[in-house]
Parts: sequence; structure tokens; C-alpha cells
Amino acid sequence: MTFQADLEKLFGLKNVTYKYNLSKEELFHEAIANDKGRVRRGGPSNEQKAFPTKLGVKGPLVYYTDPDCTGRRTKDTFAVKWPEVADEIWFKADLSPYDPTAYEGLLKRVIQHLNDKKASLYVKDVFMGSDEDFAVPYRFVGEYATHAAFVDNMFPKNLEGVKDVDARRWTMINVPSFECVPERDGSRSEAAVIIDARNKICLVAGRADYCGVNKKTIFTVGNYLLPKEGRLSMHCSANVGAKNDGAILFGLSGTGKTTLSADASRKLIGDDEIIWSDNGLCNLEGGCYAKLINLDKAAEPVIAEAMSKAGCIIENVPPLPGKTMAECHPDELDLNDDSIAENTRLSYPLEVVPNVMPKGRGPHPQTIVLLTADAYGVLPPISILEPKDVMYHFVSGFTARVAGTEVGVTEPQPTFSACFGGPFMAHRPNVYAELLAKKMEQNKARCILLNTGWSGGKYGVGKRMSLKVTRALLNAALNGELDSVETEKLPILNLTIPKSCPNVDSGILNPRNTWADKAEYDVTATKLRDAFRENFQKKGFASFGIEERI
Ligand SMILES: Nc1ncnc2c1ncn2[C@@H]1O[C@H](COP(=O)(O)OP(=O)(O)O)[C@@H](O)[C@H]1O
Ligand SMILES: C=C(OP(=O)(O)O)C(=O)O
Ligand SMILES: [Mn+2]
Repeated sequence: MTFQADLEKLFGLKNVTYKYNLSKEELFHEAIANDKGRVRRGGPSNEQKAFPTKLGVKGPLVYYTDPDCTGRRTKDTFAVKWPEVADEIWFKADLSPYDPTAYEGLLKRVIQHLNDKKASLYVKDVFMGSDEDFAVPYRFVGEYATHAAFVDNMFPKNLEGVKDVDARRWTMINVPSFECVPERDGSRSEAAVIIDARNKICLVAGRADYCGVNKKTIFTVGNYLLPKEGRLSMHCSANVGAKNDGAILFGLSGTGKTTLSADASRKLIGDDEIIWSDNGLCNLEGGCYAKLINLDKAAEPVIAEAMSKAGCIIENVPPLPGKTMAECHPDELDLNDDSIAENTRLSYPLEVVPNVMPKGRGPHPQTIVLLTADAYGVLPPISILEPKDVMYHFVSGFTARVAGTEVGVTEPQPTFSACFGGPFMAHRPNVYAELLAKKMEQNKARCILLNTGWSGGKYGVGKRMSLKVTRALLNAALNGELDSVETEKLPILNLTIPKSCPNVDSGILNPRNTWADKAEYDVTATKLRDAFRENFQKKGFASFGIEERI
């Protein structure tokens, strides 16, 4: 079937035109001409003159979302509560149930809207995962060329040997020009992101401009499909060392998956969405999506270099003072400016990374890293875990966010997000936990908890761990230098910490030593311990065999 016939059958799209599988260069031209005029061309300054003819080929595209769409709309993310998935899908606040009848009405109106306006739509065919055994065909259909270019950057294309592509395909339809009406459509606001497992559709109705929606929504689908085949889908990054030693780094947003996996001395598998199957590790994606806010170019050369490469997309970074958006290029963007968003981003395909694993595939991991950014400042920079600790921390999924950047807000907020990615986990945590336990049983790996958060006091008093220290700790663990080091037990939080680590001041390894007021440390650590315990009880983790460890 042609893609047009397919889309007519699936949605009833008739009166529209398509731009199918355009090249990145073509999509950049389209984006600049059509995406509401919100994108700007960019590129290294000395190549700027070449742009009128080589637009977007010589440099990245700079894209600005609507100001209220600079991140994922978690409260507007749903899955249709069809009877056959009502018990299977883990419905919760960030993946709420959508009434099937309301959904059918909404989808009909979105399609009517596109047919009425004789919409011009970009179509991009890609795959989730580059392993032919399980790659999920993903068709993006949407109004913004930038989104199509993002999908092109972020997913593998042109895979040979994938079976039943047409029958297994998932289709996203992304329509920012539509406006949901909650009373009529059953949505919560003017926009809704809805996963329909019966018809293999992801519907983005209304403005959800943030490019990340086009990857995290389909990631949630992967987390629904792949565990049913015994494959563990994970919210983690992964890379491989010179000895073919694989590592995975789990973590919630902002804990360092992307930053720490970008290491010139190790080959990258992927920065965010990884499958662990009997074949080893495999990236679900074909690109990275790095945060740019306050990027230290010297400390993060891999990400900094990607910024000037052709085909990349820079999102929501304002120009430097005195420059206008119309004239700016990457050298003139202000990476420290959070006036549009804290969540400024760079999307780049794996091809621009100097050191990558072919097809984003690698061996079983030798090291499992759980990342957390503890703003209470009470977790050790590094702890050595046993498998049962890993299971406990995996289901707990702790990180502490800082409440905000407003003056006077100094109290960290504990966030417990199961499997270090609750919003994207379509099944209940036990599904992933059981698979992880099995994988760890089959493949012995060393395990660590790496705290990239605060040291020397809580947020507002202490400082965020320096990247240099975090990398030194991580490298020591990856090299096996902590495997037989002398350790001590940290009371209250019941963690095992090394007494020394190469290239790291041993004075920081026990967090209590870094606090001026030890009594306050104990009070704060106890507060965090109680939050862990309460979360464990509330979520009933003991009922599926997880041992309480704190
Ligand atoms: N010690 C540290 N370890 C990791 N990241 C750090 C550290 N200190 C500051 N950061 C910053 O925190 C952010 C981590 O974000 P990122 O790597 O994108 O996380 P994730 O991919 O898990 O969402 C980056 O902006 C990074 O520069
Ligand atoms: C893209 C995202 O992932 P992360 O912040 O973990 O990189 C996101 O959460 O929107
Ligand atoms: Mn990331």
C-alpha cells in the first residue's frame, strides 16, 4: 500500500498534500519558510555567507517553540483506555486514561480540520531501534518540518530485514494548528498527547511544540511493546569502553545521562532510550538530545562540537545581547540565557559524534550506574551497590529537584519516579523490575549509585558536584578501580561507600564530612530516609518481592 493510501485508511486523510521523506536539507528549507516563521538559520560565522544556497547544510537550525511549550506537557499526556489495555497500562497522573469515545470524536475533528484546511504535511518513516529483530516502524506525520527534521536526526532509518513493517507500524500525527476544547474533546487543556494502542496511533492534538514530544511519546510505546517480548526497555544512556566493556546509566531528567555518556574515550551507544535484550544493548534512537543551558564547552567537548555540525537542531537558545534572532548563528547564541527556557536543547544525529558504536549496538553491560541528583546534599557522591540495592533504587527512582530559581526557595523537592522514568513506563514498575533482576542474574555486573547533585550542604548552601569529580568517580568505577577498595557503611541511608578513589579527594566521599553542621546533616539525611520509606510503602513495592534497603 502507498503511504497516502495507508494514511487515508488509518485516519481518513484525503484532502491534504504530503512531503514525504524529504532530506534534512529540504526539511531545513521548509522549516525556515513555513514553521510559523519561528525558526532561524544558523551556522559558524565564517560560513554564514554560504547560507542562501546551502541553508542548514553548513550549520544547525535554530528553532523556537511557543513560550509555553518548552518542555513535555505531562498533565496533557494520555493513553486511550480501551477495554483490552485498561488493566495492562499503568495509568497515572503523567499518563492519564483517555475515554475511548471522547478520543474517537477528537481524532475525527483533528482529521476534519486537516482536510478542511487542505493541510500540507511532512511524513518521515523511521524505526525505533536498529536491531531488525525488534525494530518498531515509526511514521511521523506532522505540520512542522522542524519536527520531521528532529525525527530524522533522532531515529534510525532505512533498516533492511525488518519483518511486517506495514502491520507493525506506529503512526504519530502531530497537529499544532488544532486547538482542543476540553468540554467538547475530553482533554485537560487546549492540547493533548494521546497514545492509542488499539490502532497504533500517537495523536498530538494542539500545541506541544517541544521537539522531545516526538521522541518521548514513541519511547512510551516502546516501553509498552518491548517488555512483552522479554526485552528490557530502559530510560538510560549507554556506552562502551576500549575493552568492549559496556555501561548503562539510568537517571531521571537532569541527572546526567546525556552528559556523562558523551565521553571521547568511550564509544557511545545512546544517551536516553536503550534496550537490553538477549543480543546485548541497543539504542532505540539514532541521535542525542542534549541540554544546552550553561554548557561549559571545555568540560563537554563532545556536545560542544556537535553544536556546530550540519543537520543539528538548536531549541530555544536566545541570541547574545545585541544580536537579533534574525542574524544570529551558533557562536552568537547565549547558552547561559534561560529567559525562554531552562530546558534549552540540541538535537544531533549519532553520525556527528566522533566515537560511536555501529548501529548503536553493544555488549551486555559490565557496569550498571544509577544516577541521582540529590539536592539535599546527603547522598554520597558514589556508593557501591549489591543487586538487591539496585532493585530497591531502581523501583524507587529518586532524584531531588530544586524547587525553582526564585529567590528564597531553598528546600529541595524529592522526586520518586519508578524505573527512573515513571512517565514513560507504560507498564507497572514490576514488569521492568522483573526483567532487570533476570538480566542481572544472567549477566553479572558491578553496580554503583552516582550522585551528581549537591555536596557540602543542601541546595543553597553546598555546591553541585563538579563534572570533573563526577567523571573521575565514574571512570574509577568503570575501570574496576573500586571493585576491591576498602569501604565503609554510611549510617541512616545504609549505603556502602569507598574510602578512597583515584583522582578524587577522599574527604568528599563521606558526605557527612563535607557538612559544617553534622547534626544538620543527620536531620536532613533522616528526612530523606523517611521520604524513601514512605514512597516504598505507598507504592507497595514489597508486594512484588523488592527488599526494603533503607
Ligand atoms: N556533576 C555533574 N554531573 C552531571 N551533570 C552535571 C553535573 N554538574 C552539572 N551538570 C549539568 O546537569 C545537566 C545534566 O543533564 P543531562 O546530561 O542532559 O541529563 P539527562 O540526560 O539525564 O536528562 C547538564 O546540564 C550538565 O551540564
Ligand atoms: C528529552 C527528555 O529527556 P532527558 O531530559 O532525560 O534528556 C525529556 O525528558 O523531555
Ligand atoms: Mn538526556
